[in-house]
Formats: sequence, C-alpha cells, structure tokens
Amino acid sequence: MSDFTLRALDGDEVRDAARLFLAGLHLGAPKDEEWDRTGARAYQPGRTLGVFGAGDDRLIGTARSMDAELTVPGGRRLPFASVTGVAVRQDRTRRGVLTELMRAQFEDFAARQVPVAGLYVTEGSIYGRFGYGVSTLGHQYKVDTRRARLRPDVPRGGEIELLDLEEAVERLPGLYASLPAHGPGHLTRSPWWWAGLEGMFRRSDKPFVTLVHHGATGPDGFACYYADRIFDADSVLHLEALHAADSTALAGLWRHLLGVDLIDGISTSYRPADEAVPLMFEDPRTAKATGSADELWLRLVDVPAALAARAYGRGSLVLEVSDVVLPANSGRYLIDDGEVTRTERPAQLRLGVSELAMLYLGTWTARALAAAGRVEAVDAAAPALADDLFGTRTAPWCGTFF
Ligand SMILES: CC(=O)SCCNC(=O)CCNC(=O)[C@H](O)C(C)(C)COP(=O)(O)OP(=O)(O)OC[C@H]1O[C@@H](n2cnc3c(N)ncnc32)[C@H](O)[C@@H]1OP(=O)(O)O
Repeated sequence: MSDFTLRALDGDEVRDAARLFLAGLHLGAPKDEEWDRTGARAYQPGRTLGVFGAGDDRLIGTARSMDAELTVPGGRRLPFASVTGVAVRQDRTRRGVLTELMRAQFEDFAARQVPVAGLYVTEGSIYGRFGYGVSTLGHQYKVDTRRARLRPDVPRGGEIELLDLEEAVERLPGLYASLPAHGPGHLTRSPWWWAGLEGMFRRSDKPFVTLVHHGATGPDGFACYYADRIFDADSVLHLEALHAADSTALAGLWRHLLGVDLIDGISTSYRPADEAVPLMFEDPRTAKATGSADELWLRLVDVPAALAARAYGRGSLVLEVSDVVLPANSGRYLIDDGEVTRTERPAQLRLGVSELAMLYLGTWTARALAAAGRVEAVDAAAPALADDLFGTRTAPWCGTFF
C-alpha cells in the first residue's frame, strides 16, 4: 500500500474517524456535548485505525474494533473483536483502502490471539471477500395489541420496574451481564459498547423507556422501547431490546408491554428464530412476521482455534477449508467425536472460510449451502454429516448491534 499510510489513531484523530464514519453513512458529525459525554467513551483506546493518503494529511479511511466474548455452540466464550466504524472518504473509494484496513485488523487480532471477529454490514456485497459470512439471522414481527390475548397457561411473571434514563444507563450493564446467554451468537458487552447505547438513548428525540422484570431471585430481564404516538392513526411501540433469563421473565415483560396505554401495535427489532412469543397468543397470527435479515457476520481469524472451541454432534467428517486472505487457515480438518485435528485424509466437504463462518454457529445447514453451490460435497453424504455435527438446538442469535 505504497500510496497510503495506516496507523492507530488517538486523541482528536478519533473524533475525525467518527466524523468520517458518520459521513460515510450520510449522517452529521457528533456535536461537542455529545462527543464529550458519550462519543469518545464509545471508542476503545488504541483500536481505531486510520489511513492517510500520500500528500494528504486528512484521514481517508478508518475502521475500529472493540473487545467482547462470543458464545459458541456448547457454551464456551471466545475472545471476539467487534468490528465497526468502517468508512472510506468518498473521493478515495475503490483504491484498496478498505482492503488494507481489513488486513491490518486481522494482523492485530491474530497478534492478540482473538480467534473470531464479527460485524454488522451496511451492504451484503462488501465483506464476503474478506472471509466474513452471515452467522446469525434475526426475525421481526408485529403484534396487534388490540387483538392480543395471551393463552391461560402463559406465566404471569413478576413485578415490572420502570427505570429513568440515568438509572437505565447505570443498571443495564450489570443486569445484562447477569443474564444467561440465549445461545450461540451471544456477545458480552464492553463499557465502549454501553457508551454507544447511552449516546443513542440521549440523542433520540423519542424518549426510550426501560422496564426491568423482577423474578423470584431478583431482576432477571429487561426491555427497552420507544413509542410513535400518532394522533388519529395507529400508535406503535418499537421494542428495541428484550433480554430475559427465562420464560417467566419473557412472559412478564410481554404481559406488561401488551398493556401499555395508547398503543395499537408492538413492532419488534430482530429477534431469535426460536422466540416463543407468537405461541403465547391464543391466535398465533397475532404476531405477524414482518421481516428477517442477516444479523452478525463472523470471520474465523484462527480456524483451528475456532473449530476446537465449539461442541459438535455425533459423527466424523473431513473438511477442506480454503482461505485466500489468511492462507495459514487453509487445509484439511478432521472433526471426529468432538475433536478437531489437521489431517491428510481425503476431503469430504470443500468450502471457503466464509461458508465455514455460516456453518459455525449452526445458522445454515450444509445441505442449503450445497444446494446454493457454496460448498462442494466431494462425498455425497458429507452435507448431511456436516449438519449432524454443526447443527444446534438453540437458534443462533446475537441481539447486540454494533
Ligand atoms: C462494519 C461496518 O462498519 S459496515 C459500514 C461500511 N461503511 C459504509 O458502508 C460507508 C460507505 N462506504 C464506504 O465507506 C466504502 O465504500 C467501503 C468502506 C464500503 C469500501 O471501501 P473501499 O476502500 O472503496 O474498498 P476497497 O477499494 O478496498 O474494495 C475492495 C473490494 O471490495 C469491493 N467493494 C467495496 N465496496 C463495495 C460495495 N459497497 N459494494 C460492492 N463491492 C464493494 C471493491 O470493488 C473491491 O473489489 P475488488 O477486490 O474485486 O476490486
């Protein structure tokens, strides 16, 4: 990359990176008060990269990352890098700046022994070339609250406590950390992540409301929403977050939400595919699916470490992985009785590292990937064998947008 220099940013340069990223999304720069209060705190020190062009001392590209831990099938938590804040100045795009930022990030993650990175994409066509693949899906639905009748066997739930903004900022991090992971795809949330959420809460012109559910042993779930109250038309409650330790907390939070006054419908953000809520209604069509989309994209930076970390179903299979960006990952891997080893045995299933990311948490079946031409079944039985190994009981879901 002889025409550019790339280095970590600090001080006011980080704010330039924030400006560049927001401009890339066609948004305005952070205001002084906003930056001082939460903006700067959302950037993990030392983790914002900047690219400068030759003879141009202004920033032309940026990307950042934050530490987290990712839950993988079997329940282990792996060191994880949340990649975000990616943008290239619009007069400097398509010259390899993003490619160089991706390369530098992978080097950094490998040096810090972070085996998996992930991101949420603005466009689905950008990141596959760097080895990222869609690893969780989210499903949105809308509930007609005027028609909603919960079945009599749905738990009553406990007390609901309403938090004001300052209480929410103070208490949600501890509460989220105390809840069990939903399953594969769950992420821990760093102080930098929470500062980003706080910024969003404070910027919003619609007030965010936070509800905490109290179960038998104390707080065990929460929900955050804002409402669009429209005179003479349907008013919608936008459920931006809901995390619950168990089905009683889930039901208790929903029971309360359904009773919020002056609301005609509840529209959810991206929820897990196996969420029980539609089945809680006497008429399951009370919750109407309104969309589904890719959520978290994963990049297995260290394939042997990532493969060794997760649990598998029964069976044995030889995968041949190809990774043109990080060639050390390429090779054959035997998964047998839960153990993963490099092998010289003949491949049964050939796939790229992006497709491996799509299988990794259990979101896609190898049969679907084979039907789409995304994996090559050298042995015709291999996709079914892969599904026995990689399939999970809980639908992979992240629920932590960054
Ligand atoms: C995780 C996040 O933060 S997501 C946010 C991503 N940022 C944005 O969407 C903001 C607006 N867009 C941008 O800032 C830039 O266009 C970026 C970051 C998407 C791409 O940066 P660039 O420096 O132009 O990418 P670069 O030149 O390295 O391109 C690498 C390859 O990706 C392709 N590519 C880059 N952007 C896109 C795109 N938006 N759609 C399709 N292909 C793309 C290039 O054509 C190139 O392909 P090639 O290797 O076959 O030649």
